[in-house]
Amino acid sequence: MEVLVQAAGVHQYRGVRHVLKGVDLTIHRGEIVGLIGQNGSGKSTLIQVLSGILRPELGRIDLAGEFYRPESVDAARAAGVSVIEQDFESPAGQTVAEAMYRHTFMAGRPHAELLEPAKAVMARTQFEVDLDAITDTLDPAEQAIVEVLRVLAEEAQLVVFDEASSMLHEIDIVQLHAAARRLRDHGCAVLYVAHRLEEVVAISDRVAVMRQGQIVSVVDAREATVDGLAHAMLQRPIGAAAARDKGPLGDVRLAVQGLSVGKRLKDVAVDLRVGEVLGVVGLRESGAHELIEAVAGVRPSASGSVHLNGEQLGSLHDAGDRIRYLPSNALQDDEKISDLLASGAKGETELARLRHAVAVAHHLELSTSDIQGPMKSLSGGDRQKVSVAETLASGADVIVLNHPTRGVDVGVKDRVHSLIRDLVDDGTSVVFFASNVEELLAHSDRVAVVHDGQIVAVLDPAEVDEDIVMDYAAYGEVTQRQARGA
Ligand SMILES: Nc1ncnc2c1ncn2[C@@H]1O[C@H](COP(=O)(O)OP(=O)(O)OP(=O)(O)O)[C@@H](O)[C@H]1O
Repeated sequence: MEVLVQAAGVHQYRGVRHVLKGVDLTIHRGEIVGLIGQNGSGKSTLIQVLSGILRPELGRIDLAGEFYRPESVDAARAAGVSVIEQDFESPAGQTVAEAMYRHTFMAGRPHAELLEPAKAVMARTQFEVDLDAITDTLDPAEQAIVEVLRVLAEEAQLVVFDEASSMLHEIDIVQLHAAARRLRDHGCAVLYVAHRLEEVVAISDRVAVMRQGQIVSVVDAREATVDGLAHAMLQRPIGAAAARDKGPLGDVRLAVQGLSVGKRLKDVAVDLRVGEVLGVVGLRESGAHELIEAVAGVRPSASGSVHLNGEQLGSLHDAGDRIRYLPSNALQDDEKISDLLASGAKGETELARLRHAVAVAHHLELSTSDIQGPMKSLSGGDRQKVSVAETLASGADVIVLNHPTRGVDVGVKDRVHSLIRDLVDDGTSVVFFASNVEELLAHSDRVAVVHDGQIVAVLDPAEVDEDIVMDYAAYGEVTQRQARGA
């Protein structure tokens, strides 16, 4: 196979931190290389070097046999390196054809002018998307296809999937993988970054393991195992989560009736018990997102009758700090890491707070020892851990978590779940929203499925599997196939 990317001895600093410490990596045309590594191991930094955001201090990269050191993201794209991000950075209000050309010299041209070239690009794939559709109205699987059409329109040679699957449901991940394979079949090289090791093994031809700023091994995916990769990455096995000890459901902590949000959520009733984790599942536009935000009190327009700890409230918004929300992307760029980590030690002396912050940082394996720095100096996964730790320490009666383990590496994911469990065992009530149904079933006491603006089922995780949950999410009922047990 022809070598497309050859990186040798690449070094990169972020501030005073030596982050990439001599990265060597070869990627061939027509192959998918998975990239895995603990939070803070340097994956994003390497992507930023490849995509023209950072310029390496030392080392050399060759692309298609030529010296490659792009001065900007545009220069990297022009040379043939494109990135597909999480959320697909879906541009509001653009048609598919416009979105496909948004990063090229044809950006800004009228839709009609872009239709012909867009059709020609689509004809090279077997994908069918309505080029006139507005991208933000498409479902995630279709948006993934638009992104693939975009990188083809950009004539990419190397396509980096940067944790692109982290907010997707399993069925959409299948489509994303199909799209990555299509790119490979077109002769592109694909660098696929994700935290779920099963997924990386399934999609990759080879898997590169990053540890402390170096690629420490590259293995053939056909011979790779999840345990073997975890060991190479963490130098220890993945900690097994202790089985959730489920008692009977506690008293009602929060009861909401007649909850409506615009046209998306219609007259829904929810009850949340003391000391339970209520998982919530719902596809895009099902109303699940509105439900989560309404319960969290961040949708002032939500209507309905609310009782919290037996007390009637005017609205969920009135619960104040008795309900706390962790959004899927908490923006806390300039806040000091140690302040957030110390939120479980309110009212203590400065020294005690710092000690507490250090202990939490250690427990969550933050990749930096400089916890006096701002959140923006952390890797994506490390930031997420700090935001979760702060939210869980808030002392609220109800905590609503939107994708709490998004971007968190497999080594620490279970610690986040144990923190949640400790809290619930002390009586806190948690609402847990995520697109990974397997994770929801493993860590919830009950799972509520939202479909077409209604809660169509409240399920006991011990009695259902992922397929049944997804049937309710997609169709509002268990399909014939499931009912027959096929
Ligand atoms: N802007 C910055 N300033 C200072 N240090 C930074 C900055 N961005 C990242 N770092 C540090 O560089 C190291 C590598 O971070 P990077 O984001 O590359 O890791 P990663 O492997 O992508 O992690 P994750 O899986 O969490 O996304 C981390 O220790 C991080 O704290």
